[in-house]
Amino acid sequence: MKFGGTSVGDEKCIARVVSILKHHHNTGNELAVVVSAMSGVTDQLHIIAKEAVESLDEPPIETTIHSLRARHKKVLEAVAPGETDTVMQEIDIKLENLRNILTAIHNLRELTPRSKDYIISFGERLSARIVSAALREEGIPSVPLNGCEAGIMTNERHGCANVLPESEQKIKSRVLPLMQEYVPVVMGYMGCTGTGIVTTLGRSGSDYSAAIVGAAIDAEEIWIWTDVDGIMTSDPRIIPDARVLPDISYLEAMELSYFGAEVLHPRSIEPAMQKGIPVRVKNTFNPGAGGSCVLSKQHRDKRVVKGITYIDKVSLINITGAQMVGRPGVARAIFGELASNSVNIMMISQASSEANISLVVDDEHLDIAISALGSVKKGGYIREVTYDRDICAVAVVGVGMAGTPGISGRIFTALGKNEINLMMISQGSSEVNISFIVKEDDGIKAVKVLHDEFELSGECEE
Ligand SMILES: Nc1ncnc2c1ncn2[C@@H]1O[C@H](COP(=O)(O)OP(=O)(O)O)[C@@H](O)[C@H]1O
Ligand SMILES: N[C@@H](CC(=O)OP(=O)(O)O)C(=O)O
Repeated sequence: MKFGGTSVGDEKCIARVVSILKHHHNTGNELAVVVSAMSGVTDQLHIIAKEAVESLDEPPIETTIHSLRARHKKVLEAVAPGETDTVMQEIDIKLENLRNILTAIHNLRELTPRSKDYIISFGERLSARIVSAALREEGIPSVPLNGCEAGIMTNERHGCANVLPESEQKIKSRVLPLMQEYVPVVMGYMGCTGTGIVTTLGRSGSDYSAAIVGAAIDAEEIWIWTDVDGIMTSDPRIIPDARVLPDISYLEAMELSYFGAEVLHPRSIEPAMQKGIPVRVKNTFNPGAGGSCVLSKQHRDKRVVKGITYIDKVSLINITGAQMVGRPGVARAIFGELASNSVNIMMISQASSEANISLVVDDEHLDIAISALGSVKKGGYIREVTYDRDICAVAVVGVGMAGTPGISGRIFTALGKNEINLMMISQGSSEVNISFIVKEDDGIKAVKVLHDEFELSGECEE
C-alpha cells in the first residue's frame, strides 16, 4: 500500500493512514507500505537546493531546516507521543546531515545531480519514520526502510533513475521476511546505485517504488492511496463532474498517466502488468469508496473512450526543410542528437511530404533540444527549427477505440465546431490513444468539449 504526499500531509491524515493500515492488518493481511514525503516537502527541498547553489547572499538554510523540523515534530507528537523523543533524535540527525550538505553546496556553489538527489530524498526519510512510529504507537510492529535498505537498486540516472532487474531478488529477500513480523514502511521515491549512492525516481516516483516493491514480493494487489476516489475520466480539477473509472486496463492506465493523469506515475504500471498484479487506486479520505482497479481485462464499463487528459508544461518544435524529403538518415540525425542530450520526446508526427517533423518535449527540455537541433541544422538539410511554448497536449484514451471507426471524426468535428485549432495530431498504431496539440488557451476547453462529446460524466455502461 502506497500513501501519497497528501495522504501523509499532517497529523490527521497520518491518523487516517494508520487506521486504514490497522484495519487491513487486523483482518489478517500481510502488508508492506510505501510512503511519499509530506505534501509540499519535496518542493521545499528543491527550492532550498536551488537557493543554496545560486544565492549570493546567505540562503535560508536555517529557516528551511526549522520549518521542516517544526512541521514534522508537531505531527510526530500527535501520532506517536510515546516515541517522540527517540524518533526526534533520528530526525535531528537527518536534519543535521541536510544542513551540512546544503551549507557545503552554498560554499562550493556546486550542486551535482548526485547531491541534489540526496537532498530531495529527505522528505521521504522523515515521513516514513513518523508513519512507522505511528503504527508502533497503535501496537502494530513496524520498521522504516530507506530505498537502499529495501533493495531498490537503480542505475545512475540521477533525478529519474531506472530500477534495475536485480532489485527484484534483493527486495524479496529484504522485505518479505520482515513482513512476517512487522509492517515495513519503505521510503518511496528513492533508491540507490550499486555503490550505495542515493538516487531518485522522478517526480511522483513513489508510485513507481510501490509497484516495484509490490511486484518483487508478488503482492496479491498493489494499492495506491491518494486524495481522489480513483482514476477518473479526467482531472477533477478541470472537469468537476469527472467520473471514477471502476475498471481500467493496464494499457489505458499507462496512456492516461503518460499524458497527464497525475494520479498514477507512468512507470508504475509496467512492473504490475508484468506480473499480472491488479493495481487499485483508493481515496485515503474516503476509504469506503470502491476506487479504481487496473487489470489486464476490464469488466464493467464498455465505453470506447475512457478518459481525456491534458498537459500544459510542454512545447512544440517544428523542423522543416525541403531537403529532408526522401533523404535517409534525417530522422536518425534528429533523434540521435536529441537522445544524446537526454531530451525526452513525448509526441512525434511527420508530414507525408517528409518536409516537416513535429515534436513535443517537456518545457524544461526545450532549450537543450533547440540547441541540439542547432547542431543538426549545420548538416544543411534542415531549413528551419521553430518552437512554441504556448501550447498544451490533450489525449483521448480508450482500448475500445482500436478498430472502432468514427472516433477521430467525432473528436475533430467536436473540436472544429468549438473553433479549436489543432496544431499537431498523433496516433500510435495501437489506437489506444489519439493525442493532439492546441494553443494553451484552448486546452481546458478542448478537454471539456471532448468529455461532453463522449458523455464521460454519465453512469458507466455495464
Ligand atoms: N484522470 C485523473 N483521475 C484522478 N485524478 C487525477 C486525474 N488527472 C489528474 N488527477 C489529479 O491527481 C491528483 C492525485 O495525484 P497526486 O497529487 O500526485 O497524489 P498523491 O499525493 O497521492 O501522490 C488528484 O488530486 C487529481 O487532481
Ligand atoms: N515526494 C516525491 C515523490 C512522490 O511520489 O510524491 P507524491 O506521492 O506526493 O506524488 C514528489 O513530490 O515528487
